[in-house]
Amino acid sequence: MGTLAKTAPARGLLLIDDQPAQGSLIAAMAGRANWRVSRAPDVNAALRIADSGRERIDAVLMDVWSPDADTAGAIAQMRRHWPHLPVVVMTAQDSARLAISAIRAGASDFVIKPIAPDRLLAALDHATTRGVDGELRPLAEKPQASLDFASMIGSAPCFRDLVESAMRVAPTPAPVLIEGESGVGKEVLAQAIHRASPLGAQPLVTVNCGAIPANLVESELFGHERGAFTGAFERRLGKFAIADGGTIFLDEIGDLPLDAQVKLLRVLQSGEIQPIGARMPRNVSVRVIAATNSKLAQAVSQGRFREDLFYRLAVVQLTMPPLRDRIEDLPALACGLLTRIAEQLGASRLGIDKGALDLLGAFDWPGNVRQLHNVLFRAAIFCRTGTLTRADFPHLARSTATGPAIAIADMPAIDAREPGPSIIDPFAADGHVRSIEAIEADMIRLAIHRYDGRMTEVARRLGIGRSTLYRKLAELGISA
Ligand SMILES: Nc1ncnc2c1ncn2[C@@H]1O[C@H](COP(=O)(O)OP(=O)(O)OP(=O)(O)O)[C@@H](O)[C@H]1O
Repeated sequence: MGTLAKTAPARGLLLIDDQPAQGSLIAAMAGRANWRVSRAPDVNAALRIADSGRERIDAVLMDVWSPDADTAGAIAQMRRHWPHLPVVVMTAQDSARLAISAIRAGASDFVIKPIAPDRLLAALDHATTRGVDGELRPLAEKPQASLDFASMIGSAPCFRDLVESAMRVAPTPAPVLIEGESGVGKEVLAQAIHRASPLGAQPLVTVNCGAIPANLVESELFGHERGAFTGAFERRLGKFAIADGGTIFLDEIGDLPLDAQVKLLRVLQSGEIQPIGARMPRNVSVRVIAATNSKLAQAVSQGRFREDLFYRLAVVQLTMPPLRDRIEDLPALACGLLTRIAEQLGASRLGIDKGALDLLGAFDWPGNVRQLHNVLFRAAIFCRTGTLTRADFPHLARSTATGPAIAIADMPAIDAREPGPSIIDPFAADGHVRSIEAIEADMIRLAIHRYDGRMTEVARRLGIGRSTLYRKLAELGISA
């Protein structure tokens, strides 16, 4: 993520999205990282805004949600109008087809919903700094500072043991497999290993194996020649070729489809890649670091992951502890993360008091350091003073007071006579943003509670017809 000084001119983001709730959330995330957001409900309105020349636009973020919409046509139209503007699309997890057609039509990148703030901002920074037609920039060049061992926060014995093992393996060429729950810092550790290795000045290229649509995996990893398949308008370098001479970080390796596992194994055995449509293979020299949220050995025993590939990758295996097992590190982590967040938000400094640290220390952090970052990020956005207190964490206060963490999304249907949610939390317990549908359900529950179940008033205040309200109640499983 970019570290923007307060005085840096705002960059312009044109958001094409016809869902106001989602748009507001994205505008809030991007706005506080110095993006000035203009919103358009559709491509035609977006073209009018751009043509008026009144707004500065550095990137376009477009929601592609409907399989019926002509996504490719819309992106091609935008690229004709604004050949130098990167277009990032956001799609649902199950809309791989839309992401593929968007990329083929010229989109620079895609993000999968629900979108975490740091991922969105990184995608926008990445898209604007690499140019529309450029190859993906290696991670080492990302504006988001990569961490080294010295800056990895944590002094708990289990964490220090891990860091020591990682420091010992870093200078060797051995492949490393990092295991750990989501958000524990596997990517940070991979960066630190890379930076401490003899390849530290070379690129570190990250591939999120879980985020690539299955039929794009091969092209993404090994590249393709122009015309290799329908829609391959340009030759594209694969991530292995970009990482040549450096390190490749294969994140969420457990999600790699089996046929791609076969091809990856072949590359690791032979040191050669063959881009799709290329006549000759080419040699590459790449150190591999892989990471997984799940137990890969278990995936092997269940036949979901190839055993031979597992042994190739797991020459050295490092397991990262979850944050709850090193909760003594929380104060130092919170302070370190707040320094970063202050930079991102252009604030001079952000602090946190002891009461708030005690509250955070009582939570069990299923989404680990990333969740802590998101919780602090959200609190910092709404904080009016420079110091976070318990009052800045109302949702956490509620869930720690009631025992285990409860996300509003998990609450049962609310009876209008029971106290309903008073604030709608955009984040789930794992630190990722919640779906629009879950937030919409909360909004309806809140309105039913607020207007004592008077459905005409509820519909009027929500700005929808009564029949739409009843349809939504049925669809969302809300009992009023
Ligand atoms: N020890 C640490 N010191 C400082 N920041 C950290 C540390 N560990 C993690 N972070 C921060 O926490 C966030 C999550 O880290 P990271 O992306 O490396 O986790 P991950 O385990 O790779 O997550 P996922 O499995 O979801 O990909 C990042 O913002 C990262 O900078």
